[in-house]
Amino acid sequence: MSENDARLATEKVRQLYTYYRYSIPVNVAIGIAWVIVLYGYIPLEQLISWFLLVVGVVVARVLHGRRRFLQEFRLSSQRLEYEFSVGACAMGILWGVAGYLFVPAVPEFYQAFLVVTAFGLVSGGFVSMITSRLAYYCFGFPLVIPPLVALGAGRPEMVTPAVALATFVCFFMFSTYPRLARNVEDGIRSNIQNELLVEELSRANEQIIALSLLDPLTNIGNRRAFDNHLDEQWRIAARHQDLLGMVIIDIDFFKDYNDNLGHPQGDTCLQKVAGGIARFSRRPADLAARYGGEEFALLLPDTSMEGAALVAEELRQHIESMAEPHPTSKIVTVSVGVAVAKVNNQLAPEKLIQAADDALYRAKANGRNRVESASTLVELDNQDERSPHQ
Ligand SMILES: Nc1nc2c(ncn2[C@@H]2O[C@H](COP(=O)(O)OP(=O)(O)OP(=O)(O)O)[C@@H](O)[C@H]2O)c(=O)[nH]1
Repeated sequence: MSENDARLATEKVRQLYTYYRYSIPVNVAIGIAWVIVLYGYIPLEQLISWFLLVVGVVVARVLHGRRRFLQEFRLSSQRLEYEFSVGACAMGILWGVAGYLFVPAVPEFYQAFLVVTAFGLVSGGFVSMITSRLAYYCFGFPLVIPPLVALGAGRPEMVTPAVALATFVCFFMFSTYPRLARNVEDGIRSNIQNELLVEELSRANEQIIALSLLDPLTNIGNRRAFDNHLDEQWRIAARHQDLLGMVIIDIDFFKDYNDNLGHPQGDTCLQKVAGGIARFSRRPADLAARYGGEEFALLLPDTSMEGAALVAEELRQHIESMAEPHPTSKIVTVSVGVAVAKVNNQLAPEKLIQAADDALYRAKANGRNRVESASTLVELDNQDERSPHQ
């Protein structure tokens, strides 16, 4: 069974159980009407027993339906359809047997009333059970045939109308049911198609968003991903004036690398270095991203100056230990700048970036392949005029 067919079967069964609810008041109301009409013609205890049986089956079916809903329809749709049909059949038999027994006992006007209301029940069943042929036939036939048999039994003048009515009911059920059921099924099918399309679309949308945040060359986050993450983590840190660390990493003498080995080789080198840096995004809130060109950034939320400097030094050593050959400086190395902010609503994230950038500049100026950290925490000072970060 394809996924579509399985969904169709489940939806049909779900509708079956859902719409049954609406037939409950109708069953009880017609039951009461029968008791009133038949009062005086049928022994009261018989009438009450029959009515209580109807109510009992109604309640049992309601409880059964609720139980299945609570279990979120974990059984197969075929099993659920069978279970529903057993309940529908019990209902049909109760009404049918009552019709068979009660019709001969009442005057003709009341006989017509009983037959008409029985047909009313069948048309109600037609609407509520349109998604299951089995349930509908199990309900309909036991309900209408017995009163018609009782109508014609022993009265030759009633045989023709009873047979005509029975023929009409059978014709109605066999001819109309499949066509209308197909229409309903088509409706469900197109709803399912729409749901699938919406699911597919939102999946594609998620993929597009994920791709828009990925650097295609190195497969780690791009500048947009970094900016988004910085913004988000800044808001989080601002709530409790937490620390937020930033590490900027720049490959040393990368121009020489490109000039000597060519751009494609340079791209491969960028990929290797990015892989090495990504290992240091260890906590769930950390993020490694390509900041631009041969520059990378590592965001370390809730990290002290000592902690961020330690990660940066480990990162530098790791890139060094990869021992990627460099045409002019033996191996590929990186210079690293570290800064940590004590985040505040009035403080701009650009100050943290600037401080990390300044530290990186010093690392380059002091001979490269080294880590330099900002001398103090980036904090709010009197010149900060930034409007509150929402
Ligand atoms: N292959 C490749 N090279 C890139 C890419 N993006 C930037 N670059 C190169 O990275 C080099 C950066 O050179 P510079 O800014 O002079 O820095 P550097 O040579 O690393 O020198 P220092 O940073 O001072 O050690 C340039 O040659 C850029 O063309 C890229 O996507 N692929």
